Amino acid sequence: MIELKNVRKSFFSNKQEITAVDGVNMTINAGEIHGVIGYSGAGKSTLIRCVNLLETPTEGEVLINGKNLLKLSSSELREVRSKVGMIFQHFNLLKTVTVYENIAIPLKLSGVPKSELKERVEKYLKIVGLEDRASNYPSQLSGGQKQRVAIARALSLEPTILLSDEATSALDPETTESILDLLLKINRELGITILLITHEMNVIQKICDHVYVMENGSVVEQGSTIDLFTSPQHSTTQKFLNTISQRQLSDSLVESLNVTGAVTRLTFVGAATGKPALAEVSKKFSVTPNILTANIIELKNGIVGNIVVHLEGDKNAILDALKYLEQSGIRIEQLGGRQA
Ligand SMILES: Nc1ncnc2c1ncn2[C@@H]1O[C@H](COP(=O)(O)OP(=O)(O)OP(=O)(O)O)[C@@H](O)[C@H]1O
Repeated sequence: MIELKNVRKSFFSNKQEITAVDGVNMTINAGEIHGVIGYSGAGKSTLIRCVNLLETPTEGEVLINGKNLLKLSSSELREVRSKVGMIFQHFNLLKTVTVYENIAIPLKLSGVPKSELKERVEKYLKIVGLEDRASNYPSQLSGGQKQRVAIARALSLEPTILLSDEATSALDPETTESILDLLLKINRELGITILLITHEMNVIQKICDHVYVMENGSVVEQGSTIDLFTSPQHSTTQKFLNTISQRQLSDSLVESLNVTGAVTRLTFVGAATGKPALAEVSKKFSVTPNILTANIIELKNGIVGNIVVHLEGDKNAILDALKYLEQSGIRIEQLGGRQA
């Protein structure tokens, strides 16, 4: 379990104080995957580096399994840190040694007996699907393969927590998918808790249970991934959602369509995604639904459907239709400030 309590981190640069992380709280239960998303400069890297004390917080507490890292002796801190692995955007492999040595060297340094090294390296290379690449040098591998070696290196120290600092940002979309699948696999099969930072909403969508949206050092919105995708409150969250689905129509289009009806966003979650709600509405009420945009987003823990529809008809019929849709478990949001 990871807990951050009111963590703040300031830097001094040219006698000016820069607050990179400003009072962040987090609770990540064992076995969960949490993601922090934010634009460049939001404070994500500084925050994740506070979790294993690569950066020492200026204020606040960092607890791992109930132990406050800032109060531990150096030997106790080494012990706790050995259970926290980390992977990076640019892999951080040693270029002059083989894949095998890249994994074996940290193991030797951490005191794993020589007799166990080969078995340990081979075990984790197999988990990441690179058992036949032990004698290659990093320069002989693709970006995705290099990240797999970095993941094997982190896992070989048998951590309970993995920190991922933009691990897929340097990879193409297909390779990103395969690395995310690997992270899901190690979370499920090895029970490893994962905290990741990213600027890509598809990373959050695919593997996270819980999301934090960061801006100017603070968490501006957080919640379960389903809640954030269903009902984003902060404009930054909405902007990130727009990067993966067409959610926005121009104000002028919405305004002109609202003259003859109501432009409404319908959000379906779980069981509601299976209902033919719009077909029923057009049968039961004197309204004609015209679909303007529609998409389905598959999340780690469910499916969210999004339809922006123009409900054409008279005011009372539209009101009845909207009430019916709401009672069917669909979230309703009328666009353009109009209330039918
Ligand atoms: N060592 C440092 N000294 C001074 N300022 C720093 C230092 N590290 C980070 N900062 C500043 O803290 C703020 C947050 O930086 P940080 O790298 O944590 O953001 P980020 O969200 O990870 O951005 P990116 O995605 O571009 O890495 C920025 O204004 C940055 O310039």
